[in-house]
Amino acid sequence: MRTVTISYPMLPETVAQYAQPQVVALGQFDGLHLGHASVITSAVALAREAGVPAAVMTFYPHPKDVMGKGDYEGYLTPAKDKQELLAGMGVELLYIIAFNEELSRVSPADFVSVMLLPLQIVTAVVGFDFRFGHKGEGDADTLSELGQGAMKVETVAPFLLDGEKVSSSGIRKSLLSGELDKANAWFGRCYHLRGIVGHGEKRGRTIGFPTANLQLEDRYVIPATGVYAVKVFYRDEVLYGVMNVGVKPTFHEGVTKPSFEIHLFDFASDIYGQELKVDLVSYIRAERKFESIDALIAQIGADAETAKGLLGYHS
Ligand SMILES: Cc1cc2nc3c(=O)[nH]c(=O)nc-3n(C[C@H](O)[C@H](O)[C@H](O)COP(=O)(O)O)c2cc1C
Ligand SMILES: Nc1ncnc2c1ncn2[C@@H]1O[C@H](COP(=O)(O)OP(=O)(O)O)[C@@H](O)[C@H]1O
Repeated sequence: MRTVTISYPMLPETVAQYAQPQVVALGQFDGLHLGHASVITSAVALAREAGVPAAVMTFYPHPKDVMGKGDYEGYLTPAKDKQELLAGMGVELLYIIAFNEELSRVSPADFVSVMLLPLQIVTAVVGFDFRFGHKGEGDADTLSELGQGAMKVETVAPFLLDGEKVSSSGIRKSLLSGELDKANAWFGRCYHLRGIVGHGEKRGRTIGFPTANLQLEDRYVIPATGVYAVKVFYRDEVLYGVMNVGVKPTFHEGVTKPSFEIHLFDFASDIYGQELKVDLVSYIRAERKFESIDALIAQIGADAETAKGLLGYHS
């Protein structure tokens, strides 16, 4: 998959390089959940049928991040994750439109004439609630009218799971409230975080549970504090472990920024500075303040056993 970052207005060189009959799925697609996947797989299928490339056009940063004056709560799939997932879905071209104040003022008509029609998009595929242009004034009908017959528009119906509409906002709520099973069902995979192993307080090794401290690589949505069973991708190895997302109330007061500490089973290497991708498989319990270190150690041991059971892990 090729990734192309484009600013408004699109330059003639960009048009010259990328104009070709193509099918493009349009949307923010943060999370790439089952609803987004149904839009994207429709676009890929239509592209294959027509014998043209399948593309996705998305915006970065998230419009809410730009317009919300700094209180945006993060991404479910930051750029790198989005790229990896889209490539796995058969998308050949990813257009990332640089979102800023200027773009937020572009009318639906200008957006279509400047950013879409020059690319020779034969079919644009959008979700049922797609909005675009200044103040979200444009929708799928507007897109179709402005396409002047040159660009067809396909709208994909909401994707339902157990009668509920799968949505990024629903996933965010589930992650924040510890309903990981529901979030993962809506993703159609496990929620994951990516980061680099940094230095912690060097206490882990003294209590028999060394923990790799994950420094998140991007502005992820932070899941509920507490203990998780995790599957960890490190280089080409798959490892299993138990992760605490928390502020360690047994040792600290007044900390608000959570740390991400992973104890890996049957593992004893120095991995400082290494990149890990961490799949959150199950939520085990909330974080607590323990009266003694021995009580915390016993609980971590029990958490490790619980996680092994949930992961089907055997030494
Ligand atoms: C599975 C697991 C569960 C944990 N649960 C708690 C907890 O409930 N409360 C708490 O204060 N700390 C908890 N911790 C964090 C430990 O306090 C922490 O790992 C230890 O202090 C080592 O920190 P360090 O890696 O910075 O040296 C947990 C850690 C793990 C690995
Ligand atoms: N089983 C393990 N799980 C996690 N990290 C381990 C493990 N074995 C060794 N390590 C290494 O030890 C470090 C964690 O030790 P710890 O005493 O908790 O130090 P820190 O407070 O710096 O994280 C990890 O960053 C990693 O390099």
